[in-house]
Amino acid sequence: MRADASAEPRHTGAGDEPLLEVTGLQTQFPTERGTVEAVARADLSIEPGEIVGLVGESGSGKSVLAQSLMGMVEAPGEVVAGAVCLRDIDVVRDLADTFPDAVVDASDDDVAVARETADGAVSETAAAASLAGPGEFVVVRERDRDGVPVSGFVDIRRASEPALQRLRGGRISMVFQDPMNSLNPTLSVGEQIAETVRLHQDVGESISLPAELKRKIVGAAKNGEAWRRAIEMLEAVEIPEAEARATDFPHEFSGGMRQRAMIAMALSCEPDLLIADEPTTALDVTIQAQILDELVSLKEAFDTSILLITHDLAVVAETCDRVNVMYAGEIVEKAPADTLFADPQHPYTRGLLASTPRLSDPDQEVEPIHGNVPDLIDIPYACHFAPRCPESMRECFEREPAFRQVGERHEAACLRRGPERDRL
Ligand SMILES: Nc1ncnc2c1ncn2[C@@H]1O[C@H](COP(=O)(O)OP(=O)(O)OP(=O)(O)O)[C@@H](O)[C@H]1O
Ligand code: NI
Repeated sequence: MRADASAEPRHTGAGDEPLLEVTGLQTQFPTERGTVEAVARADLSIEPGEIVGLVGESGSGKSVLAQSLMGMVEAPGEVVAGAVCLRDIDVVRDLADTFPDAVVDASDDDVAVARETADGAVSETAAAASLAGPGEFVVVRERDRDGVPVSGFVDIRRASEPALQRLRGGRISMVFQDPMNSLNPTLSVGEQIAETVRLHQDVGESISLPAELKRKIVGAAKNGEAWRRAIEMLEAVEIPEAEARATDFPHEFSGGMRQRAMIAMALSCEPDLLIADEPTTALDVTIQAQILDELVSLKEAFDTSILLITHDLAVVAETCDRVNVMYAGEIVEKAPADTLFADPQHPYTRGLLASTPRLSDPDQEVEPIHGNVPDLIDIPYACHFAPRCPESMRECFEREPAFRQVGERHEAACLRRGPERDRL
């Protein structure tokens, strides 16, 4: 592992602000039967260095949400509302330089006005994002005396295709469930990782370095450095005899090794954010646990934030700092992982936990949630869980359940929770 990479702290612009802040995200697919609302108003944040889980049953919209974050929703599907704000000052500067027409300055005053117009119902970030006009996606909040941006974010949801490509190759990467679909069968595994390293270095991560120094570093990388780095990465994910195996083709790797290679490739560009969609689901339990362990230690080594998507609560319990529970296109509860398991609040989360056998207590009775996940077309009631909910009342079908604070860093979107005075 490279020492120089960890020596320099990552800049995220300001203090404890989230690296990624998703607000009001809504993604739809027009179909012959009507509009599938795969993601309806999702809010989500990931802080630097955090592993955040997104958990929910099959069909709840997890993968579509992940695709929405990366600008990868397949047409005719479309993100129709919301903002996906990546707050990384290096990215802001890089994209501001490359796409000057995409820059909008959002001063504190402008943001305050935008918030007032929305009756204060939106976050500061959402308000700042709303100031971007057509074609604008680099939101600068503050500049230094030389006019260089010192805080701001990129709204990925509005970013142009060339900007997205720049982000995907470098600052954000993704690992999918089936690595065979993501690895190129005609290139050796090592060559593919080396390619990612080269591509990334071309894009130029060290934007703040003087040009001369940058050329020197990039030049060195091209002469075999990328290949060396590929082998280092394969070693980091514990591929045995990495140097010899680097020349293997993907089909010569076992399922577990392919998954490791995918993770190696995704981390080889030292992304700020790794989105892992069911990265271990296809693997047997022992290998699954090993790979998750590795993911956690790699996260520490590379200082990467991770969004981990899974339907497996045990994976969440072992791996995540915080968790978001998703049901029928909506996030219904957010909490630190231990809190979620010790003190679940949303009736859906409670049902989900009660319906999942625990490894620690396999004899405990398991109680399935009655009913089925609704079809995501034109859901006519406000809380999507209401028809299956043992606690629902008439109003639950009629009134949108906004998030309520139910504990420290713990929120549930349920009218029957929260402070007594506004509880149903
Ligand atoms: N291209 C598409 N066209 C129409 N509907 C789609 C499309 N892709 C996804 N959907 C719908 O969006 C909803 C959410 O699907 P998604 O794949 O995000 O679920 P998921 O939570 O990832 O499930 P799983 O755990 O099975 O992967 C589903 O109802 C699905 O049918
Ligand atoms: Ni999925």
